[in-house]
Amino acid sequence: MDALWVSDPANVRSLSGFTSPADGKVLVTRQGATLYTDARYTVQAEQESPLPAFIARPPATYDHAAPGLEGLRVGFEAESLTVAGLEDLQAAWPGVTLVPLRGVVQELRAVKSPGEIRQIREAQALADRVFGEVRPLIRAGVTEQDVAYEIESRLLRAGAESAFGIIVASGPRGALPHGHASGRVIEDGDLVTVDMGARLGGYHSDMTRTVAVGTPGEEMRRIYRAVYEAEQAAVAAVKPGVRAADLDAVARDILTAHGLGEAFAHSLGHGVGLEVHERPGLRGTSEDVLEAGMLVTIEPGAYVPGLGGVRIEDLLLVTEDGHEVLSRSPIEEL
Ligand SMILES: CSCC[C@H](N)C(=O)N1CCC[C@H]1C(=O)N[C@@H](C)C(=O)O
Repeated sequence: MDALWVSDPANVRSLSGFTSPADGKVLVTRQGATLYTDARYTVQAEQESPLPAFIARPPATYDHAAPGLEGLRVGFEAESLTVAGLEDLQAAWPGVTLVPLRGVVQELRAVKSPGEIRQIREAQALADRVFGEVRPLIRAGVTEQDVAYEIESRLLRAGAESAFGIIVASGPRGALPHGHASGRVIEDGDLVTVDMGARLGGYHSDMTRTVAVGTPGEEMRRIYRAVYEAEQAAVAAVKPGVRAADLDAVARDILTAHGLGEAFAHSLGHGVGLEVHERPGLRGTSEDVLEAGMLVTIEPGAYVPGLGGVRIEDLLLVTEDGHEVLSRSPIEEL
């Protein structure tokens, strides 16, 4: 490639520092990089980005870049540029060969800088604090939405936001891996899965705890212990050089031995940063290999329709000699 047209918001932010990246693009050439945004952000772009900014809206944006790109091969982000966006580039840059690329900047983002690690550590510490405050409020008679409200309002008051729609899945709803908080009233004997994170300075945290209200039935406690065993084994295996696919197998093999292989309906985990889900992907088909400086979740789960589910998730920093668990909320023993 001679140049790269960056349209994915998290990539734009990562390369430019501009905090309204949905309204920005970055063009990287051999001479340097330029941030493109519009006049709503003239001051903000100057304050936030070390890149020279060109303030315009398309098609003036494309016209500005066109002369320097004539005859070149320019990569674009196939996963984020819309069909209409590509048609616009083709019309504006007839002398340019546009080449679809995937994951170029995402791969660079997988290993975090010390500043990024600091931000995510802070986001996770806040999430731990909030979870600790809210845990005693998770009891019979309150709704899942009550729990989510308590979490979200505390995050906002602390100057953060919720990293994603908070998952609070109680009783049989625990079988929904992405069961966003509903009006269901939590009952005595329920397991309640709470999956939450803080977004602070643009960076995310991500953690899940499944907690008991009263004493759940024997089958759910058996499932809980199996997930806990799988989670702890996968956490213990995290270190540089480990293949993501092998890590996924550590947890999956344990759950399979407990008859819960089919019930583990998603990947083991994922990288976390400017996005909640980013590289590396910890799944069976992944070719990623762990490196020091990556931040990953380990989150095996088991979901049984009609009965319920369990997920336990920690956020880990891969270090030179192994890992550090950043999520500190206690994991309950059942
Ligand atoms: C909507 S963000 C969800 C955050 C959560 N901690 C999470 O990442 N989950 C919940 C269950 C599965 C897992 C997930 O969505 N994994 C993705 C990467 C997958 O495709 O497996």
